[in-house]
Amino acid sequence: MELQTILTFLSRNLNRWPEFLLALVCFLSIRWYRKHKNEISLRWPILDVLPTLLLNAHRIHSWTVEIANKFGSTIEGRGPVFGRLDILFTCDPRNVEYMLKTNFANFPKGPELIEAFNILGDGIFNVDYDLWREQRRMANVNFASKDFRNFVARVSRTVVEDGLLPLLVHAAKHESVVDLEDVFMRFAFDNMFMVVFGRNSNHLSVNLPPNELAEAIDDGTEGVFYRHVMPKLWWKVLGWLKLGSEKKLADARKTIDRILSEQVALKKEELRRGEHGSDLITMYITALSKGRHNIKQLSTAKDDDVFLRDTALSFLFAGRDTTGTSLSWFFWFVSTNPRVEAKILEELNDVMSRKKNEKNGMSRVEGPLVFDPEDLKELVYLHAALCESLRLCPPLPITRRGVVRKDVLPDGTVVKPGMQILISMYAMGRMDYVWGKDYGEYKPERWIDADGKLNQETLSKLFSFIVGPRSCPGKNMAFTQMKAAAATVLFNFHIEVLNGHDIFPMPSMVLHTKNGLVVKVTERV
Ligand code: HEM
Repeated sequence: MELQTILTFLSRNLNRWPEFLLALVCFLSIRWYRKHKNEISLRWPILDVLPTLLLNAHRIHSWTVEIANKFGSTIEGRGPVFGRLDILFTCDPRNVEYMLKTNFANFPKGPELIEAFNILGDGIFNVDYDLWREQRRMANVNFASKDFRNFVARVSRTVVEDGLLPLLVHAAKHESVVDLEDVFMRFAFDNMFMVVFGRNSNHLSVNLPPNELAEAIDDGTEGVFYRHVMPKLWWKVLGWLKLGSEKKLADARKTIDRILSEQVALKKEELRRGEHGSDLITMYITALSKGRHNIKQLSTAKDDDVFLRDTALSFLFAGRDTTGTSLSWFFWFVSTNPRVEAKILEELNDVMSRKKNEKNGMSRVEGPLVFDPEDLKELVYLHAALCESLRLCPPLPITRRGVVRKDVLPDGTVVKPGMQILISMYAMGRMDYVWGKDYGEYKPERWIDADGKLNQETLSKLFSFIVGPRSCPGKNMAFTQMKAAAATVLFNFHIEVLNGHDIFPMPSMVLHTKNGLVVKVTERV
């Protein structure tokens, strides 16, 4: 009877279908909202995660922490129903360990990522399978050699003594403010350039000179970042039309190719004259000439020089921004945590006094004091403070992996070929179920055990250098460089972040600060 009434009513009002449709849409939307109101900050009908992703793009890293702490550490995003996005976001340490270590072979970087990074050519950072394995073997042998480790320590000391100290002494004397992030990016560039080519680029000098190669690498990194946020078709079209970010990337590539091929040629000339160094490029040239590796057969690089260019660029790219930004975040944390600064100073003073006693009172030295590589090994609290800032602000906040075969992750999530997996090291360092409710606090103590040594269990939770066969081979080098800079700067200078200077991460591939780290430097009495 009632149905009959409804049907009669509808047939008499058929011409009013737009109002009916609108009412139906409102009714379904309210029902959907009631059911999903707790999830509203994440998923939307039809467009799925896309609207929230766009709304939070400017604070993407802190947003991933919020959603992971709220909805769980593994989230699948499909994107709009008419799109082809199939992304899995995870910061669950069990899943990450499984993908990067236990079943490593099933989760390569994959052709999509390698194409986006093609400026790096066939360098170690940007290849998979046999070509990667062969290069990794080569890198492991080089990095493990005592001669190379001593060389890295000497380089760090040289850049601290000849570049960093004069610049800070000058800034303190003239009471000028400095952007510490720019200073540390220059510091890291000089270190890496010297490690790779054996000569100082003097980018870190009192007059802050520009450097064509450093600038081209910045432009290249920016271009690669845009390739990650734009649909592939867009950046391909920009590339064909030679416009926008792709034009900048192509220009950067030309500059990089020109400078690196000049440097490789110079190095080969030095070797012909019998001048052998301990730098990386010398090691690679020697290994290639002795035919110790079958890289030539595996690489698509048309000759040795192109392969050496790819290798040099990969190391400069991997080792500069990472160490540079780590140091600026570290100084931000320390200068805003006076308790931690006091404890680091106590440790530095102990090491310096012991050294003075051992050296029979060490006659009064004029000017700032520099720490020797041997002294750096004793600095447990400083090491812990660096780990704590790397946990909270990992320089590479996110990495990506593809899937070769269907698989099930330890938390039960099914992954399939075609899926892109985003692993957030930034969120991994801020999960309350891993680090406790105080995960947002800067507490170096969590890295030290009851015997005053570095806590091995906590160290195993640090994913900022990732884990497994592709974990960072430059980790020890990075700690040597960071400790050399941090110890010497903190012992000799007081760093004060300018009042009102706010600091937060920029949405980029490397965790740069949005506005730099502007500080006032004064010499400690
Ligand atoms: C605080 C400093 C550093 C951090 C946090 C860091 C972190 C990382 C991370 C997370 C990766 C893996 C990237 C991925 O697979 O997507 C990586 C790879 C790599 N890093 Fe570092 N890195 C640092 C410094 C350095 C330095 C100083 C070097 C210099 C040699 C270096 C050389 C490399 C290389 C060559 C790779 C590629 C390894 C491979 O694919 O087998 N890194 N690093």
